[in-house]
Amino acid sequence: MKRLNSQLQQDGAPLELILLIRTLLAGCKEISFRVSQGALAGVLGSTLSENVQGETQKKLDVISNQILKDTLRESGYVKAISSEEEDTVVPCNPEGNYLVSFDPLDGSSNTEINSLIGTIFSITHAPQWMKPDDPSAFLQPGTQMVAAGYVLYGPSTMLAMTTGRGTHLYTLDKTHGGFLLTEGNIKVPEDTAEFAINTSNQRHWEEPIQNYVTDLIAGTEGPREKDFNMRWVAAMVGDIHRVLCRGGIFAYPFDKRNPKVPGKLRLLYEANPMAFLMEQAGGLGDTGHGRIMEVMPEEIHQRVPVLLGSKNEVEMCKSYYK
Ligand SMILES: O=P(O)(O)OC[C@H]1O[C@](O)(COP(=O)(O)O)[C@@H](O)[C@@H]1O
Ligand SMILES: [Mg+2]
Ligand SMILES: [Mg+2]
Repeated sequence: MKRLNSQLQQDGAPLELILLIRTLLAGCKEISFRVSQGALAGVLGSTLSENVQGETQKKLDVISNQILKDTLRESGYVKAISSEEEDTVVPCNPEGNYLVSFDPLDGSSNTEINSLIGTIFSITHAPQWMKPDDPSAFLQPGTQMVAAGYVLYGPSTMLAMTTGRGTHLYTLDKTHGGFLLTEGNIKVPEDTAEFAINTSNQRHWEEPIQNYVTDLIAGTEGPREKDFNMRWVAAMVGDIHRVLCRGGIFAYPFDKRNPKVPGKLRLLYEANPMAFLMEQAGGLGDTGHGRIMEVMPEEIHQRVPVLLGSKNEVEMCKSYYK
């Protein structure tokens, strides 16, 4: 089986980017180990603190963030980091050529039930003019990403990654510690009969998404004349993995409860990397009003509504917004 290095070389990734990705993944392997120890290592449960977004931090959120921060800072390749668990950007090497944004542990409420969780990341070039503590350089649209992916800590530890030449799936071989290519150039089926949305929020949605989901649920008796199934992992990383593997649509729409907050999921380290993976696999990533990867971020923790998945289904959902 092909190793990660060979695939990255074949995809034309520059050496420094390959080294950065390998460093980042070394951190993820450590997270994978800590996660797998669970209660034995005393890493489950919550801390007494909240992150800048008002969410209670789990112990594993804090541990995973620290592992990635330390690993990337020491590498020398990175000028600055932005993370879900950091209030502001973390300055690294002033000579570093890259910026990394990450959600160190996505779906962390799943840690207590031994269910799917993962790390999501995106990488862009660091502008020469940038000072390492300047957040403005992170405010680039997703089209500027040079690599993005996630590591899924499931029954096996898997990596989905793109450097802009297709989306590939790798599996961590724990016997020698390397990621091996297990499915190259994955293609998301264009059509689907599966959706993922937290319907407990339905009463807070806007009309277009209300109407769309009503039509899905109406099944063969409704205008779609087709039955749909629903899945919800409660970890974006798990839901997106399923959609990448067998198609579907994942949506986290705008919620009227707080009109100032455009969605739940964060652009830099949740929506953008997933949109890049999805597009590179032939799917789509949209807000309902335009391509996710073209949204110009205004701050590092900016939120956006997301529609991600099978091309024809995302197009269908978008048509309700017109
Ligand atoms: O089930 P809910 O409460 O709607 O939230 C689920 C969503 O929240 C998230 O867990 C947010 O991510 P974090 O765990 O990194 O905060 C997504 O992964 C997931 O899609
Ligand atoms: Mg998350
Ligand atoms: Mg998280």
